[in-house]
Amino acid sequence: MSQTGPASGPNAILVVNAGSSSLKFSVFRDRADGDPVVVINGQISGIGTQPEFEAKDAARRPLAGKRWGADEPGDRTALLRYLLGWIEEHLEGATLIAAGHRVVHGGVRHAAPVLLTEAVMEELDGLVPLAPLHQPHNLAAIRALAEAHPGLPQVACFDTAFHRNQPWQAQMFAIPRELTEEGVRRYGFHGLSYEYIARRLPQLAPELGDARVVVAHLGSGASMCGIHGGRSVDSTMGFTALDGLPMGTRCGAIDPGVLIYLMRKGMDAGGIEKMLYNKSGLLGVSGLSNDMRALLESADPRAQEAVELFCFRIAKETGALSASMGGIDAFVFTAGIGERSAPVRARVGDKLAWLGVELDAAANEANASRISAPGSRLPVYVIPTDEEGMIALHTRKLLTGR
Ligand SMILES: Nc1ncnc2c1ncn2[C@@H]1O[C@H](COP(=O)(O)OP(=O)(O)O)[C@@H](O)[C@H]1O
Ligand SMILES: CC(=O)OP(=O)(O)O
Ligand SMILES: [Mg+2]
Repeated sequence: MSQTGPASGPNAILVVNAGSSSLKFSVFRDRADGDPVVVINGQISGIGTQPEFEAKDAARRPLAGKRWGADEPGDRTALLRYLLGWIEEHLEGATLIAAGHRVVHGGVRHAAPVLLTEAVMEELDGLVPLAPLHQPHNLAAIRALAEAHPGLPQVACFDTAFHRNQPWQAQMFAIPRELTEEGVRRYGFHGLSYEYIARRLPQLAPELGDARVVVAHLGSGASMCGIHGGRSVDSTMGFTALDGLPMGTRCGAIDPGVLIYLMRKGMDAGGIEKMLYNKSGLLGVSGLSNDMRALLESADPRAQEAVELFCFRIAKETGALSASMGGIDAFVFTAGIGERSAPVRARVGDKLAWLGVELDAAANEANASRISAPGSRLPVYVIPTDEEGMIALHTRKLLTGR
């Protein structure tokens, strides 16, 4: 995966994770004798306002930095063209063979990564309403890269793919069957992250290869997944990335009756969408911030309520996912909050005491990889996720068969 090491191999793979205002990228060098090795990480942030580019090498040493003036054109194609030019100058003799993208929604059809063609792009365009915060930006980056580098093979790696083989009960809503057949079903997201964790956990704890594991991916988007023997069994996100846990600005699970109430009060779909995606979650409850760090530091009772609600719902979903798997053998925290916030992990740990969770306070404070106490009935891990590494692996596999 994205381990550092000697950057041998004549080929390089560009990995792109395009968000609403930022474009995160990594460059991997492919090796015949192991996983691709990350050599450059970076991002262009402030797209649409004042773009800023930064890149670091594998040891996190700065390689480049650039700010565009507010009056300079900063459209995605121009920025990607700049980025590609910069990358080609820093390939150190390697050849760029492909780009792999994180694409949030793959719909019913895509249970695996796919080589992008115009027909696939059209199909993915049709899924924009199902992931309005992510999909348009993912597709814009692919289009811009195709324009800037027409011959470069591009691969889409879907957040939904890992969940496509869940049991039908986990995928189905109890609504009229025609709607299910039309694709109104539970998909689940953050699949690249869960796939990485499913691969990484048995390397850290070989006895957990066939285990029932609840993984909490707690970033600005947050979800949880029940993984049994390396396969997704159930997840908290559903038709869209709104369901499940409360997030930075998203509401998480909500009674659909609330939406009917709001519509009857005169709100239209656009207004409801904006409220549920951008003004809810930690931000909506606290009225202060969507950033967990700011809430943990605040003495405002609304900030404390937001944190408590977040942890309460994680504990509650742990029960639900355990029931879906018929039990639980391990718990894993990952992503921004999961990897770095000892106070959130401690609170969740307290709420899971009934399952036999006992955390080691010092290990938790240190973000150690195993944070449960030696006597804990349930082992608890912190595993930094690596969606980019997963994309590099998939992209290479699709193009070279290994
Ligand atoms: N030390 C920390 N303590 C608590 N929360 C943190 C910490 N570091 C980062 N975060 C939270 O992690 C979130 C970002 O997580 P990340 O996985 O990078 O999200 P995304 O990829 O969805 O942007 C931020 O919103 C921030 O609230
Ligand atoms: C699917 C999703 O919520 O992604 P992110 O966490 O990047 O917002
Ligand atoms: Mg993320």
